Amino acid sequence: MSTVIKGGTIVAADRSYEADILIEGETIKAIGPDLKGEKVIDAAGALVMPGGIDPHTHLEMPFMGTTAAETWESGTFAGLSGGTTMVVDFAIPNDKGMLAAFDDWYGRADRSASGDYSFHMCVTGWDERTFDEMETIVGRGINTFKHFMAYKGALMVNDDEMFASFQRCAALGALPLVHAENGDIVAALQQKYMAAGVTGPEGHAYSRPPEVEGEATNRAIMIADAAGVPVYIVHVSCEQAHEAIRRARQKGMRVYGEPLIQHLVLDETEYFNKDWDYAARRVMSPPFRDKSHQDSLWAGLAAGSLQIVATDHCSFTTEQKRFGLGNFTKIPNGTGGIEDRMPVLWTKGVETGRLTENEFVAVTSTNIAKALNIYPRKGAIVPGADADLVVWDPKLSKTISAASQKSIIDYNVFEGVQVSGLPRYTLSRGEVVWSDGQNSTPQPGRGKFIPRKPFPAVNKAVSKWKELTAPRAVTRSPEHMPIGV
Ligand SMILES: NC(=O)NCCC(=O)O
Ligand SMILES: [Zn+2]
Repeated sequence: MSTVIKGGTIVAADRSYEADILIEGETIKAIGPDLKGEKVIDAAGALVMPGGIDPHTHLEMPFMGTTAAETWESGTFAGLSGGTTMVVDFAIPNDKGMLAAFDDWYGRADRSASGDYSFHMCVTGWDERTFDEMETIVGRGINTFKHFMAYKGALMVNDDEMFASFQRCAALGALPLVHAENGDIVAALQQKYMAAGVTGPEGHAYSRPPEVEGEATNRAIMIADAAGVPVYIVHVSCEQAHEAIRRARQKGMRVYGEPLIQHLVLDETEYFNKDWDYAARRVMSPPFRDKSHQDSLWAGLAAGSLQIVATDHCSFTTEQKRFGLGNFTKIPNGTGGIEDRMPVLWTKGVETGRLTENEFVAVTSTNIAKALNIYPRKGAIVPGADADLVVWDPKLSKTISAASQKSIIDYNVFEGVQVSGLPRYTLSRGEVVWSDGQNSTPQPGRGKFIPRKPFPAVNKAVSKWKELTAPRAVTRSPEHMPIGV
């Protein structure tokens, strides 16, 4: 069955133009005027964009003594309803190792995902098995490894472990990702505030000031430089971290920076709400910052020093958040956004003039596909690409509310935010999987694993440059020995 999307304006990362799109099977067959197909999708008055990719989710993630309540089924469907057609989730190895983690994540996603997916593999320590398994994982189609510099005593890795893993990433053509917060300082500040009787959610913000993120970001970048590998900093929330990234990029280092939609829009006053539940629901790491940091993040997206907008969707119910009553260090860390990332970014970014519509496509899809090495299969509207498309209607609007969301969580951190710009239709590999006002339903098991190859061009370039500029080992001849020896 062929389908034609008719009468819309195609919005790509580089330009906007009027054309129809012909889809055959799962892929884009042709782009041009007056195309014909058996089925017609009306895009009059709408923009047609590549489906959004959320490169940072934690669906059903076991974390802090519980498991994130958003499931693969609900999370991926919530994403589709908001224009996100692919997610990249973090597989966390327990003591059974990376291969078992891959099988575990793959099994659940394969059964339940409505949209396409991939994984990043987490490196939570360093030993021979990890060294060996990283190669097998790359062979299975994963080219990104995540490192936590925070969560001391749990997921955190030390500098020597991170350096070893980054060198392994360099050899395997993989990209290291980093959660950059100084875990030692956070642990010390948590103790300090708890001892001082600051036990509520505001203690979470106090114990993770921007400096701990800035320091760790800079350290991660320097370690990556020493290892000769590009690096991707997740959830950049503040000017200090952004500054480190900007500085490094200006020196020619290959660093990606990913702010979250939450940090762009929500600020730290949320933690001082008198309602404990309200504040605890917003506890995530890094925490929301004051508005000056938001300006820095928006400027980074416009300037290109930050390239990707994600969600870190890691949603816990209010009941789960209450594990931390009386002790903020026990509040499960994480917030949601998978459903709202695109509409909120459109409303607060494009509608305000902070971003162009093309930059919107770049930061929600194209730049992500490039960084993760799945471009142009994903993130592009070109013949041969997967027909993951969003017919985006800038005139559709709604007020975000937990009562009407597709996510199964009992609240929404964007509750009450008015958005204009929503999908009229979302297509995943050629099939309409979301249609505004038509009672679309999840299709568990429909989503496919998207393998990602190692050695994107940027890795090759960094390795080559490292090889050319590395200090050489010097063998000293006897005449260079100190006199008398
Ligand atoms: N970000 C957060 O608070 N929770 C998810 C786990 C992580 O990415 O740190
Ligand atoms: Zn993180």
